[in-house]
Amino acid sequence: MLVFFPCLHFYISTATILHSLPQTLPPPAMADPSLLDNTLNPVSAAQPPPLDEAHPTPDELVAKAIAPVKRHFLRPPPVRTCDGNNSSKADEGAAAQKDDASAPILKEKKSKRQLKRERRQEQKSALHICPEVAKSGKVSSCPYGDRCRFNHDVEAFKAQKPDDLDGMCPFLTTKGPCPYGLACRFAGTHKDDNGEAANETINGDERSSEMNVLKKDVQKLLWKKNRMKFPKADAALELLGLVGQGKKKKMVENENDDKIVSNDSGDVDGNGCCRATGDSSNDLDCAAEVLEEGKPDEADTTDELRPPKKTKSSIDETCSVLVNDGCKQNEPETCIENIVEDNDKCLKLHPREKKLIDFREKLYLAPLTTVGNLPFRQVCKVLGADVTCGEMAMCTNLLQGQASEWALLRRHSSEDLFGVQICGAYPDTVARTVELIEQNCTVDFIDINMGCPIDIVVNKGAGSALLMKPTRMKSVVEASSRAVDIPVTIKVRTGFYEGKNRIDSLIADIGNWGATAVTIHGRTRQQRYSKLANWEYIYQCARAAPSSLQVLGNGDVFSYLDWNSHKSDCPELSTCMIARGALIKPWIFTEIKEQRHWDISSGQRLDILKDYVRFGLQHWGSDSKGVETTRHFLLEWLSYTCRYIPIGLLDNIPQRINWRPPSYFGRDDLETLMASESAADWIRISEMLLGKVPYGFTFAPKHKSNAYDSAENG
Ligand SMILES: Cc1cc2nc3c(=O)[nH]c(=O)nc-3n(C[C@H](O)[C@H](O)[C@H](O)COP(=O)(O)O)c2cc1C
Repeated sequence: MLVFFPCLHFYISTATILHSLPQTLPPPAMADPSLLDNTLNPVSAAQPPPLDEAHPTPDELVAKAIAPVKRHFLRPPPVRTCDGNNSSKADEGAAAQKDDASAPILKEKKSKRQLKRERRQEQKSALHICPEVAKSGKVSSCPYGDRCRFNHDVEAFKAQKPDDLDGMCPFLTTKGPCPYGLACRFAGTHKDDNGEAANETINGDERSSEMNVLKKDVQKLLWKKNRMKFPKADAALELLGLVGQGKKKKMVENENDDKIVSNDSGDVDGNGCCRATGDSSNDLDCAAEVLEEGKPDEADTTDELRPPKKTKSSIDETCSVLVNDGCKQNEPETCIENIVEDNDKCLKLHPREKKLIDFREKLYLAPLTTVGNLPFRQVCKVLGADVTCGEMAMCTNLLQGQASEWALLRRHSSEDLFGVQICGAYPDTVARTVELIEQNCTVDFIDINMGCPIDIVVNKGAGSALLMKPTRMKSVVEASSRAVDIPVTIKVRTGFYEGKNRIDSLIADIGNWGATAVTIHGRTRQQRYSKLANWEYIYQCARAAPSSLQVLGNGDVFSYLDWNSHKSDCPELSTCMIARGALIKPWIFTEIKEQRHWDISSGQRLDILKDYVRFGLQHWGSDSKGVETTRHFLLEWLSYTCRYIPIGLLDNIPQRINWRPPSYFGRDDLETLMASESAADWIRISEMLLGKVPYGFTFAPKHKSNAYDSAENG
């Protein structure tokens, strides 16, 4: 089977690449553009200086989990400097922050009102042209006229707009005009001010479409307490005798939570991800709030009703007694009777009535907070992934109608077998969330994260905390799977504490609870990534599972050989889920499908990055804000891709996921640059694709991908 790369549009020229290369590379390679192509002959690669110390054999290195890079590619570790150049991990977060060095340490704390006023003033400035005006180029196209919160001065906007970026508008490959119009950073390639294609022949791709956009009316219902009805969830809870259960306990836990939260660093979802700027696509309908209210001033009132975005308490599992419209909170019994009466018909009581989903042999891209965003999943689909899953979304945030959380449920039209992942601690919250998702989204399955190790989630009783509470785990699965027709799956770790694996004792029951499949990540919560995944234990569970429950294995799959051996060692496994393997080398899906090790060239890797950037600009926007959001998530991803060691450089293949790479030269300058662990070099790569970073740009990766044993979300 041939590998298919979609038509790539070059945002950069070779000359740009050459100018952007790191200053630390050896001079001969710098001058020769041919070295930017994949050169399998290592002799033509830059020669590193001789090494002094005695060399261990490749097998000795492998025994120490050090990657056996061929000797002539080795180079001395880069010198750490303070200027961000080739300074390895130490510069993470410091790269490109020089401009901030003189910034005052103590920043004035601004009141909410002050911040809001400043935001409004900024929106009115020439920087922020009204999206409607930008799209059409005509002031008359904005229905709010003077009441619009954005700027309508086209000339002022054009005067301050930075030069276009190299390359073509990412929307030229889609039907219809560029939705960013004048604001597009590639506007020069539009045929006219309407953003039509300059070159008709480029047109052809189907319009790239996204699903699962939260409707305004649904959001407004969620903002208002107790307005949204959850008939199926509530009836399921009632039938399972789960109404009001755990209420007291929840309150106690929430009290404790507050203490934990107030001591927390402010990292709201606890995994360090910046979801506020995250997967919420650029709001083209940002004027819509004003529009819907009719009066701009009312937008303030609306804002009041809206729950604070990503407040620390936002993942609190509120003590939700089943209350519907017209029922008083202190009369839950009466209320529930009504619900059951009304909704008995629609309640699906037996899991056998569920829609079928078959994971067998399918290549499953794991849910990945921050990095597993929609553009990344698009890349993986192109490279052969069969099943994709959204980033973990917190139930309570979804139930509060938080736009940034709902953005995590977005699905691209290419994701033909797609699930969303949610995380919650209690049967009522989770059951209501799945019902809400079924009503408002198009998804093939809903996965419940019962393996998340991060403290703020675990402290609230969600994620891997459920592994210590099998009864609650059961209630969560039973209630949620009975509330919807869509298959419900769960993702677990082997147990909470090291040496205390739990899943083997539960595996016979999980299917009876109503789950269609269980993914077992072969580590405990306590282990994080410190050891290799325990596949023997995963096999043991798969063998003990009833045939009606699909068991998926997860952990350390990094080559087609890993995949093959798990499948042949344990035919009872439905499939394997791949997480870091896909982040580090998304072509792993192609490798598995084609049953080969792909010695991919740096140029081909750059093409994949270009695809990502194009998808990112389509998703986050091709205006300045979209470009910088795309850059941010590209940099997050580059903090993983640098861990890939090209096959042609290794004495022993394939690379294992736990190998630590020595410092090495690539076969060409670009390959060397791509191996860099320095954030400054990731920024250089981003500049090849998205132009220069803005003044004062800073970047620090959210996930410490270089810490090979760091904690992640699952
Ligand atoms: C950056 C990152 C983000 C993750 N986010 C999630 C998540 O949102 N939900 C989840 O269930 N697991 C999450 N995980 C865990 C992975 O899905 C997977 O279970 C784990 O990395 C083990 O698989 P691997 O060895 O193939 O990486 C995350 C892992 C990483 C590295």
